[in-house]
Parts: sequence; C-alpha cells; structure tokens
Amino acid sequence: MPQHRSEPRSSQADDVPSPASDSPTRQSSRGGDVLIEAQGLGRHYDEGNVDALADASFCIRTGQYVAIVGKSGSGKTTLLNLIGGLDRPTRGELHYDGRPLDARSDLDRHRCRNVGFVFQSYYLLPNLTAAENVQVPMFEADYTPAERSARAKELLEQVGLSGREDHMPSQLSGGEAQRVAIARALANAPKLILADEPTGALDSETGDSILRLLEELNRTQAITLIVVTHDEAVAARADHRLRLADGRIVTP
Ligand SMILES: Nc1ncnc2c1ncn2[C@@H]1O[C@H](COP(=O)(O)OP(=O)(O)OP(=O)(O)O)[C@@H](O)[C@H]1O
Repeated sequence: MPQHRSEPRSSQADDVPSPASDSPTRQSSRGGDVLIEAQGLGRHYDEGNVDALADASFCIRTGQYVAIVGKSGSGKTTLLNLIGGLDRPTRGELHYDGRPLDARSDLDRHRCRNVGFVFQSYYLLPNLTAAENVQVPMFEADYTPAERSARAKELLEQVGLSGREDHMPSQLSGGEAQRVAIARALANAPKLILADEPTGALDSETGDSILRLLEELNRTQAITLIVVTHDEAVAARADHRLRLADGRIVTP
C-alpha cells in the first residue's frame, strides 16, 4: 500500500536518469533531448489521506522506451496520468519539452496535441466504426473531413487493419480493437505514446504482437513510448524502467 504523507526523500529510478545528473540540454546516445522532466512530483489524495505518488524525480528523453513497473497500487497509473495531463500533481513540477505543465489550458493542449493514449480496455466508442473511432481525436486538430477520412484509412493500414475501416468495435477481436486504439492514439501525430497495461486484456501471443507494434512505432518513428505494466517480462523489453513501490521510485 502507498505511504501516507511524510517528508520527501530523494528518489532514484533504476536506470532512468535523475534531473540533477542530466541537464535538459544534453544529448544522450540512448535518446534525444529531454522530453519529460519531473522534479519532486507528488499526488496526494485527501480521500484516504494517500500519497499515491511522492517525490518522483526523473527525465525521459525523446525516443526512449520506458516501462513504469510496480505492484498493484504502487502508483503507476497515477504517474502516467500526470505525464499525460489527465491529472495534476499536488506537489512538485513537471515539464514537457522544456515547458511547465501547469495551467489547465497547458494540460488540455498537451493531451490533445502531444500525447496518444492506449488503455487496457481500448475505450472504443461502440456506436462508431473503426475508422470513425480513429478520427475522434482529429476533431481537436485542423483536419478537413476528407483529410480525417484519408488519415484514418492510412493509420488503420499502418496497424495492420486494412479493409476493417467499417467494422464496428463489437465485430473486432481484442487484438484488433487494441490496434484500432493504437491507430487512434496516432491520430494527431503525437511525440509520446502512453500505454496503460496495453496487453492486460489479451492472450500472450496477441499481447506480444501489440507490444511489437508499439515498439516498432518507437523505433521507426522515434515516438517516445511509456508503458505501464505490473508484468516484469513486459518491463524487461523496455530500454529503461521506472520502478515504483508504495508511490515512490525505487532502485531494483
Ligand atoms: N481517486 C483516488 N482517490 C483516492 N485514492 C486513489 C485514487 N486513485 C488512486 N488512488 C490510490 O492511489 C494508489 C495508487 O493507485 P494507482 O492506480 O496509481 O496504482 P497502480 O500501480 O496503477 O495500480 P494497478 O496496477 O492496480 O492499476 C492506490 O492506493 C489507490 O488506491
């Protein structure tokens, strides 16, 4: 269980650099410039008086593949939600591409323009076709209807679902539904994909193909990939691991 509120301690990731040792302007052989920098990040819930996340400091560079790993309740989703602008920290600072993620307007823009989300349960809209689901985030950007339609077709092709444009979510397998969700995550050409237990609802073979698809996007398009998992085998595939226990980043 997470710790209740206490004085912040210094925290370390197992191999994700800390901001103090890694300035945002430096280059690294394992990634580009710093994309995400957290300093003393925390999320306290008054309800239950829980520090879901406490004193998290780390850097993630453009193009890196990072797993956030830890047991159930260790704070993985809390951290992912902060990075994605779905929630705001109660302590500390978070910068994306050198800019603070502070104001509500910054978070809204960040979510729509910078981040593609992939969730365990896909969250496809059941009354929309696969192509229409992929188009949903595009309404937040400046695409014409023709561009939206062409881009959705192209993205579905990219995730291996050519010819499935008009399928309803109920007509798709779990793996296919997750591929549609990945195409949707790519809709506005994000620099960052945040995937929360993306294989959690799939059998191991299908889950492996979904991870390979995400890894290919990371490798070929330099999309920074952050995967939340409780599965050590999934975490081992990433280049770096941010390991959480009781809301704190720990060394292995
Ligand atoms: N809205 C909330 N209100 C109060 N406590 C919360 C809330 N959301 C999360 N928590 C608590 O914060 C802690 C961390 O939750 P979080 O969902 O981040 O963990 P997790 O590592 O993602 O767990 P899991 O692997 O089970 O999804 C848990 O103890 C949880 O009960």
